[in-house]
Amino acid sequence: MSVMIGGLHSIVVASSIVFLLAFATMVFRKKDKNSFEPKDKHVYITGGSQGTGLALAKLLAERGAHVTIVARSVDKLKAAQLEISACKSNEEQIIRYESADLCVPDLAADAMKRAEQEMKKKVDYVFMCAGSARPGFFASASPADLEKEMQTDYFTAAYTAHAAVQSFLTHSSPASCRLVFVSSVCGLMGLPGYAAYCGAKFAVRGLAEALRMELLMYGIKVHIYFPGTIYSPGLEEENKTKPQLTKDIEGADEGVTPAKAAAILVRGVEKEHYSISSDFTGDLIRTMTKGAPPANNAFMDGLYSCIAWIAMPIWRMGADAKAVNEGKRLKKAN
Ligand SMILES: NC(=O)C1=CN([C@@H]2O[C@H](COP(=O)(O)OP(=O)(O)OC[C@H]3O[C@@H](n4cnc5c(N)ncnc54)[C@H](OP(=O)(O)O)[C@@H]3O)[C@@H](O)[C@H]2O)C=CC1
Ligand SMILES: CCCCCCCCCCCCCCCC(=O)[C@@H](N)CO
Repeated sequence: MSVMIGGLHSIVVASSIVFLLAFATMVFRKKDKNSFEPKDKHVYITGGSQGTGLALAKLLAERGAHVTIVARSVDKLKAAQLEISACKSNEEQIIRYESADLCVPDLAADAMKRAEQEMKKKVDYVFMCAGSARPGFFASASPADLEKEMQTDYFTAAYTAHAAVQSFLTHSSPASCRLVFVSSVCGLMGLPGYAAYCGAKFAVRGLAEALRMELLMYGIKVHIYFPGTIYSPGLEEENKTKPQLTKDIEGADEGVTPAKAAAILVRGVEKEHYSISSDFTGDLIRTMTKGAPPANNAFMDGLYSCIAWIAMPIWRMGADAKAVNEGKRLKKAN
């Protein structure tokens, strides 16, 4: 009996010490001087003229950032500039735009140089939101379609990231700089109708993952967001040509507004998560396909991946059956 009480006593003492230590580190933790703080920073957002990029620009303007948005259409950029300016938290903030086709390497590099000259400030945080999907079945895609998707989704990010790293290395504090990529659930798992897009978004993931480790050399932080459906103007456009099979399969995902997507992204960056997802389904897919990068929370990520280990094959049986049935339906129709 006394041995049992003694054992219980040591467990209580040991767990109290652990609890106190955890509490003390929480209370007395020094704020990282390079923690995410948009106020007075130069935030550069590709694809900032609409959808997620625009929502992000508005959110960071509210938080006191100087913002440069980059896209091709000047009309959309001008309208977005007004919207973002209305969100400023102080008069000193500068909100600018640069028009550039970011899949051309020189134009991507020049846009960033001009942004820095005009803002008279080097870029601090670079968010790569530019991109869009042109869904369709692989069999009816042309080689040009495949290339286009790689240009729009991979090279826009790769060239801007490249220009950003050149700039960060001459920044007064490279360790306060961040690169934030936007991939997609389609950068974690393949889905029918998105073959070309999946290839490009998986490529973004490979780039981000290599840079996460490589840029540790300079203390530069890298993040990547893998959203599911976002109700953006881009989604409305792609839905016009999206195969019914793709619509049926992605219907399982509830989706978020651009404002919600932007808030989730910023929260993830603030929490220093390398890999960010929108919701529970996103967490299951993200953790199941995690690979080498760090977990956001070792315990929760492990738990999510256990759930996905069971849920994914069940979900896949249904999805595969949809593809088989669509094949049968098309055969009958022809
Ligand atoms: N909407 C969704 O369901 C999902 C979207 N995503 C990804 O999130 C990101 C944002 O998507 P979303 O919110 O839908 O945005 P939109 O598709 O609504 O907007 C795309 C933005 O990117 C710009 N852009 C596209 N191509 C280029 C280019 N070559 N050079 C410069 N700018 C370009 C567009 O402007 P312009 O055309 O004038 O150049 C626009 O500002 C994208 O990378 C997308 O792939 C990921 C998962 C789901
Ligand atoms: C545990 C397992 C459950 C698995 C459920 C999987 C459901 C699939 C959801 C797909 C969501 C859409 C992807 C993003 C699309 C996209 O990037 C384009 N719309 C770009 O504009």
